[in-house]
Amino acid sequence: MLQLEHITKAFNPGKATEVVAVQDMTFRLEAESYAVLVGANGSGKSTLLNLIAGSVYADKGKIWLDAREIQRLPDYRRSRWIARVFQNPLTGTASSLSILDNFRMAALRRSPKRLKLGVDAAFKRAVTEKVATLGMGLEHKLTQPMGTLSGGQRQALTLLMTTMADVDILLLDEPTAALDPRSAREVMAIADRIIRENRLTALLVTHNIAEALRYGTRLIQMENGKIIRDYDQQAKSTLAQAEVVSWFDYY
Ligand SMILES: Nc1ncnc2c1ncn2[C@@H]1O[C@H](COP(=O)(O)OP(=O)(O)OP(=O)(O)O)[C@@H](O)[C@H]1O
Repeated sequence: MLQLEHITKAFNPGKATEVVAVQDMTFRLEAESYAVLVGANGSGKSTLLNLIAGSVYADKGKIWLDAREIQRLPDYRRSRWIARVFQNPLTGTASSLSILDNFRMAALRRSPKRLKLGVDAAFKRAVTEKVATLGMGLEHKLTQPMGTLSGGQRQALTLLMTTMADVDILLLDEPTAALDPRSAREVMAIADRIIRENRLTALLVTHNIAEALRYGTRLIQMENGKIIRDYDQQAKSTLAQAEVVSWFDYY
């Protein structure tokens, strides 16, 4: 379970350009829940994900992962428990390395002291089996550099790589924003499967309302650094797309 208690983050404090990106936020993501976060540009969604991942630190408040207080841990230490997939398919992987070497690096996250983890036959077999589950034929291209793959293929592999380390939390920061509609659907279905099979706690940020309604067990809307709507699975299932779109009609 991930819990935020009175988390506040301001940028440029004390200056004319001060922005309170996340304001006194308290909320809890139950273990194995899948929350979807929507909100207008600048409402604080990415800052919230950065605070959870540890790429920015809160000014005030606490973040708990089960019984562990993590708000002062740097992102590389939180990455043992928290994985993140970004909007840009180039962000999650090393372009010049092969698919297999990228999986090797992902496996090393779990065991940072075993830097010599080799690509032996058993490892290759395990990766081949995992990659085959994507149904994209990439298991035949394991030695191909990651940079030669399409954005959708890279996002699918990035998601799969999160399962090489034993993480609890998956943060999805607009993972399909750079993909065509078909690839976006494929990647979202893969994410859904990975979340279920690995019993992950997930938080998806998206501007795609159809995606926000189709996936997840909870729907949250942020505005001005605060949660202004929070629907559980039952309430979310009764929402129509037009109604969610109307949440943004306040200009
Ligand atoms: N590093 C930073 N320095 C200064 N201001 C920042 C910084 N990062 C974010 N902000 C500001 O904080 C506010 C929240 O930004 P954030 O990126 O979290 O919003 P968002 O909801 O993710 O937006 P989008 O949907 O456009 O990605 C915005 O006003 C933004 O300009």
